[in-house]
Amino acid sequence: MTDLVFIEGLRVDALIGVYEHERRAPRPLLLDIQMRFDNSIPALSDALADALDYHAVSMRLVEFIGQTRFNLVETLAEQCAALILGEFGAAGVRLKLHKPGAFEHAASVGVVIERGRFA
Ligand SMILES: Nc1nc2c(c(=O)[nH]1)N=C([C@H](O)[C@@H](O)CO)CN2
Repeated sequence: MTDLVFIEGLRVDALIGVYEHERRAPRPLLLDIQMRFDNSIPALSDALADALDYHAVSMRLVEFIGQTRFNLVETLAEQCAALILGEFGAAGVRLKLHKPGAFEHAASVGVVIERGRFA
């Protein structure tokens, strides 16, 4: 099964980072997410209830990430992937989580992980 549902450029403010200045105020994170899901069933029924609802996933991640206080992007990415697999029935997930402007010499920094049956 090769179908995907995706979310690109999801922007969420979060308290994250290992340095003192990063822990004083939330800063923007960006997420690009690909979720393995069989889209043939919702394509036939035309019903949102049969689909992997990218809006619901986005809102849930905004709520979840807003409550977290992790040091590392690795930890937050892992938790977000687990949430998507556990709550939304995706077969697998590829998730890029990055911090635009985290420091002056790079446009963005972060991680990409794949969990579940993604390949
Ligand atoms: N592999 C990682 N390296 C670094 C992280 C991280 O979360 N994962 N975090 C930092 C700082 O918080 C950084 O964002 C500040 O520039 C450094 N390295």
